[in-house]
Amino acid sequence: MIEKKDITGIILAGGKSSRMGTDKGLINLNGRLFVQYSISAVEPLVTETFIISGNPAYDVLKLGRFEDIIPNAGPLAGILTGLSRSKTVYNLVLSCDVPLIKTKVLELLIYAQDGTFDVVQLVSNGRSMPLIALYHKRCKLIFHELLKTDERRLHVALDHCRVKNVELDPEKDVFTSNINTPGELKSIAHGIKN
Ligand SMILES: Nc1nc2c(ncn2[C@@H]2O[C@H](COP(=O)(O)OP(=O)(O)OP(=O)(O)O)[C@@H](O)[C@H]2O)c(=O)[nH]1
Repeated sequence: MIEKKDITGIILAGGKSSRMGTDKGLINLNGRLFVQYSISAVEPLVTETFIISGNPAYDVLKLGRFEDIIPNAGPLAGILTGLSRSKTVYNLVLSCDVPLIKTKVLELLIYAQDGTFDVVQLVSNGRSMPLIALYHKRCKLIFHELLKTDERRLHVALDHCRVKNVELDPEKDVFTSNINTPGELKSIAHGIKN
């Protein structure tokens, strides 16, 4: 079993947020920032949590914040940055736009890692969610090589990795969709408890 001391939390909060029109992680939802929901879900499972973003507004959270080492290259570069900063073998990567994510769902990823996988990712309703996933530090080299060739697609990067899928049971597991638009935000705003 992987221990908490062997896992770092990496929260991705870069990108353009073009569909939302405002930095997604900093949206206030029932008194908390979007990014705080991701942090709260991950923190019980990790020894340290970083935010990967170029926006100094995240410094209010008093966590380590690092800018992408390759700018404007999407989430793959964000993950590479987190893995480069991390001191642990395992790394829970989480986007900043999944305010309904729960610790017990992230725990499933840790249980599924038997030491042989590069990536353990969530699959919900048949959809892979590589931004809710546990990455082994060794992915750093693979991702760096791909980004050097200008390959930025995360799903292509995962083709180069040994991946384990953890399927959520839609009947009993909580909703984990990411929230990208003002319409999606409105649809969940009333469902969140403080
Ligand atoms: N560090 C970092 N995170 C990113 C980058 N691009 C996207 N992300 C994060 O990855 C997650 C998913 O992002 P997307 O919704 O696919 O992309 P986006 O650019 O934020 O939003 P759109 O412009 O609406 O596509 C979010 O948590 C983003 O903050 C990036 O270049 N660097």
